[in-house]
Amino acid sequence: MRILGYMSGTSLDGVDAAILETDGVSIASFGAAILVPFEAEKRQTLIDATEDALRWDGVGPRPASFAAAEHVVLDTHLRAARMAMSEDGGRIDLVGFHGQTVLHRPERRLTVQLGDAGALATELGVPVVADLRQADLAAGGQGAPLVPIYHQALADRIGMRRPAAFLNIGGVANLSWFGMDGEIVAFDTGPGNGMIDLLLQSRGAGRYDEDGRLAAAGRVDQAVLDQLLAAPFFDRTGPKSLDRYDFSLATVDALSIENAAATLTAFTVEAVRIAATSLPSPPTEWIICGGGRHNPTLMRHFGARVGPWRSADDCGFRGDFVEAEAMAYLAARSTKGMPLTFPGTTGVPYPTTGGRTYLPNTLS
Ligand SMILES: Nc1ncnc2c1ncn2[C@@H]1O[C@H](COP(=O)(O)OP(=O)(O)OP(=O)(O)O)[C@@H](O)[C@H]1O
Ligand SMILES: CC(=O)N[C@H]1[C@@H]2OC[C@@H](O2)[C@@H](O)[C@@H]1O[C@H](C)C(=O)O
Repeated sequence: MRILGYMSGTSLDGVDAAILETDGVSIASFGAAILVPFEAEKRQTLIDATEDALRWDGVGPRPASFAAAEHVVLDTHLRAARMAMSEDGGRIDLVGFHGQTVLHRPERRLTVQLGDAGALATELGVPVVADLRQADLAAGGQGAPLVPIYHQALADRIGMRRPAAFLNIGGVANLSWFGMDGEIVAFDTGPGNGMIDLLLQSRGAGRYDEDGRLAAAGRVDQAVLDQLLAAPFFDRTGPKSLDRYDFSLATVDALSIENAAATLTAFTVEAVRIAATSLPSPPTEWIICGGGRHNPTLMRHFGARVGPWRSADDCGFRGDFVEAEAMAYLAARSTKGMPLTFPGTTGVPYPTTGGRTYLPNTLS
């Protein structure tokens, strides 16, 4: 099947769309992949919905702003599909649609991804698999991370030596570890770029710390770093998952922007170092995906504090599209009733399939 996978991550930078040819086990080929950035006004609509979601916290009627945000999600995904399909030059059989996460409260079995999968199916004329986290949460899992089974397919494709680990550094960071005997351990490690992004945005210094320049010019404040690392999240071993806004930026309020950027960059790396100590054995190397791998200050720090790493791109993968590809892969698995999540990845008690298929409405 040729499947279009979508991810719009917690950084709210845009929609990633990637086409994958797969049977849900192995990857036959990689098709077109594109990022459609959210225009400033549309991005603001999504930020408003995310802020409302945090205040709402799943209690009472859904915030009114969700409707406008779902419109933005649908519109941007349709544009992304048209661009990816015209570049790909072929038809697609199926879509894997993540939706825009605005709230994640796994302890209450609640995760909210905005988007109208039915409308997307009707507009594109193909079935859309969505609601990928719900069955896992209902069965008692964390509902995240979902990508480990796809990371495993990538590792198998290049015959990676085990133990091996993938780390996605998005708004939140998550790792997948693969042992010698097929064992998988996965969980969210802590913040990725999310807090660094929020710092710059809150101080009117742009959207993100481009090439880690501010962090490189600053000094890590050890006392503030220790305070950040004292959060109970780091005492727990996985399975565990995060909402992007679980850590407060107030801790760095008194620091200069350079020192705050340096401290938050170190926070992301130290969180991974702590996570690594709970792995059954150290990975021979780390494969890094997600936007954080573009930040040389962060990655220099990672090399010094965690271990040897390679960018996903250096392994022949598309480091900015791994999550979108994963949604295509999971969609294939969903239609076949194959498991998406496992006790080692989300803490779900047994391997669990998931996703709901929305068919195009041919009457409208
Ligand atoms: N050149 C760069 N220098 C520094 N940081 C960068 C650079 N390029 C990208 N980033 C960071 O990567 C982020 C985007 O990462 P990515 O697209 O992986 O996040 P996401 O998919 O939204 O997150 P998540 O995986 O949490 O859903 C940007 O917001 C920025 O912080
Ligand atoms: C609730 C939610 O959207 N979580 C995201 C987020 O972004 C990174 C990390 O936190 C990961 O757990 C997850 O996304 C990927 C696609 C996942 O589920 O594997």
